[in-house]
Amino acid sequence: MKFNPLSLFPFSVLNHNPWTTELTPVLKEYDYVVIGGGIAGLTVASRLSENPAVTVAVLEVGSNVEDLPEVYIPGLIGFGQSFTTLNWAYGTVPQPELGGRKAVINAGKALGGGSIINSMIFPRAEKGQYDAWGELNNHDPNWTWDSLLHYFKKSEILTPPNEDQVAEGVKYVRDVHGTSQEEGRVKVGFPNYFYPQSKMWHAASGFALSPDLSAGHPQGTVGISINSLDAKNNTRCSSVCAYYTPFSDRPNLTMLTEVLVTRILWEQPQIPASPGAAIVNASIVGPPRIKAVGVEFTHTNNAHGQRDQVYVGKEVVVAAGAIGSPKVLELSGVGNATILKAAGVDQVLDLPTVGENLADHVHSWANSFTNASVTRDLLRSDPTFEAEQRALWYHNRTGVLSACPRSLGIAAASDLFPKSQLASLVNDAKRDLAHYASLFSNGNANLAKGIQAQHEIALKFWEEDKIAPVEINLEPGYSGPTALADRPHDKKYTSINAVLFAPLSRGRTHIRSSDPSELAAIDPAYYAHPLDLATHVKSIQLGREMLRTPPLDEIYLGENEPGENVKTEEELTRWARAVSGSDNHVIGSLAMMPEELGGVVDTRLRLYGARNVRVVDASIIPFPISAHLASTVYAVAERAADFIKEDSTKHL
Ligand SMILES: Cc1cc2nc3c(=O)[nH]c(=O)nc-3n(C[C@H](O)[C@H](O)[C@H](O)COP(=O)(O)OP(=O)(O)OC[C@H]3O[C@@H](n4cnc5c(N)ncnc54)[C@H](O)[C@@H]3O)c2cc1C
Repeated sequence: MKFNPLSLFPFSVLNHNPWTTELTPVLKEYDYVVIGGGIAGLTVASRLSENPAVTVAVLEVGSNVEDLPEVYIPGLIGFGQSFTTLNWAYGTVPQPELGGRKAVINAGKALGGGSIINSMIFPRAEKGQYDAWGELNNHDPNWTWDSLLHYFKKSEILTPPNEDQVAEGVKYVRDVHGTSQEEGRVKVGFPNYFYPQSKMWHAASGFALSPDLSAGHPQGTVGISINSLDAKNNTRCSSVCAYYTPFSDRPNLTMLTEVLVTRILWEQPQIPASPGAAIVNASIVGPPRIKAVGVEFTHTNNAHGQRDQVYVGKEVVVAAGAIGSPKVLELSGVGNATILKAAGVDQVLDLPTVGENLADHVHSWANSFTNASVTRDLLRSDPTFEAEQRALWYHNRTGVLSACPRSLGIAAASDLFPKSQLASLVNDAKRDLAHYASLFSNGNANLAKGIQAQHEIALKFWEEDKIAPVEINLEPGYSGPTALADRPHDKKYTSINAVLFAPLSRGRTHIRSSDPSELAAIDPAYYAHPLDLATHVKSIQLGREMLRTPPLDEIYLGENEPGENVKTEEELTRWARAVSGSDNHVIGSLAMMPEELGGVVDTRLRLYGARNVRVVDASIIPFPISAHLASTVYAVAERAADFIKEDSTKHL
């Protein structure tokens, strides 16, 4: 027997969490227990608790930090505690293609998850990529651009641009946005300050102006992205602001913060057929399937590591993010037998692709010194300027602190490579399809088929020039690999962020021990596919050239990084390997794909082999999309909430 469900009693829950006990009545059993209060978790919890007849609890390791200026003031992105206490800062294993360096993957560690520290950029990917989710899943009609558009719109309330914003170049397509004050949740809009260098860059990029970067055709265009911003008050709108604060007085919604989920507890399982055999094989069609009965957690302020539990009546909803969610499942005995055994965890459900198929966007840079009069550098280097800007923001919500400084250029494949080179790169990738699919599948034949199917879809987009393999965006200040302490404080910069959006590489994340406080072995396998490195290097080169292109050349005072001594493609490739890292957009580690393609959840986001566990966060996105993730994760979670509501009357 793996555990004794009776050990769930008595409940000592919440005695250690005064914030929560004061705010909400504490139940020992909830209909729905949501693991992780980030973007997806709060979305689903909020929608489910619209029905006063159901009870919902969210378990989140971080705390509510909505009152920190670096959270609510748009121009303070990256300041204060953003990258210290509010950040998981997951370290990866050494990356062979990065010269053996370890990378750091940032992820929000607070109520609101990534939406607390992210850059508030809120575009969507191209239509074809969302349609391909359905294609990969036996043409499931729930997973297409057209069906997801309803959920994109449902999740947001747009404040249309005002005259000043339009004069600065903001464009939008009304029909693709949500505007319902009753139904919409995330306030989206545009900032009150635009750096002049952004407009210069639009001209220098050579890309066509986008009518709207959320309209499903971003490739080959440049534009000002919509932001997750309450434009009426010029403050960040996180998932807390959108989905929790306005509903925090619901008696049926319980928020447990500062608690680390250690595992899901299962109903007493069957006796294994043979010693060491998995209790339940996920590939068995129909019952028996395992059933979650509770969730175990520790209080982060409890030095003794005492574990408590909550009981679940209907479903466990897993939303701990693309690194946190597979960890919780593996700690709960769901995964690959060999990996679980090595970690000292008894297997409950044989689902060998948990934690596999992980992909991340890859980030790199080019930056130059500049004579632009205002850059973000001044916020750190000039206390008088910083104080003036702060006063301005508090006075009338203007000045550089009212800006989320991102204009985006979404390159198409043909913007990077001449036709003949493009054809030859795609041909090479097609020739090596089976090799790389197998290499990335960690020995799982089903997943090899799944990755091959993903690559086939991606390469078709490459051939048709429908993919947006990179984003190039302008940062009006320093952005690069050198730490603040190691660069001169009196310089100003113009930077280009070059983000590899469509990597073919796939890695994995797995627990190394049964200790929930121990970091998983995270391997994003950066640049493991040769097309990834070739594409990224091209985009860094394109960024360097843009910095010297009229009219941006007017503010160019020489390249800082990669540096004038990096001349040839070979040298730039070496530089990319030496500095590139995570863009903090991890997906795919619990992929929505058919089981025979190595998937972990079905198209209603139910965990294969379990009766009442769903995964609703970025983990389920089967392959990298060419956009920042937040708006898509909100749409997925909105979709998931409707699935859960629809299925709530079915027998578990
Ligand atoms: C620095 C940074 C900048 C970004 N910029 C942008 C951007 O500008 N635009 C954009 O669209 N996207 C951006 N992203 C990405 C985006 O924020 C994430 O993709 C998104 O938050 C993922 O949503 P999620 O619900 O899957 O996970 P998250 O939002 O990360 O939520 C997971 C939650 O689970 C909690 N958790 C994890 N494990 C446990 C556990 N065991 N017990 C209890 N709680 C747990 C975490 O603390 C977290 O709150 C950025 C991300 C980062 C880190």
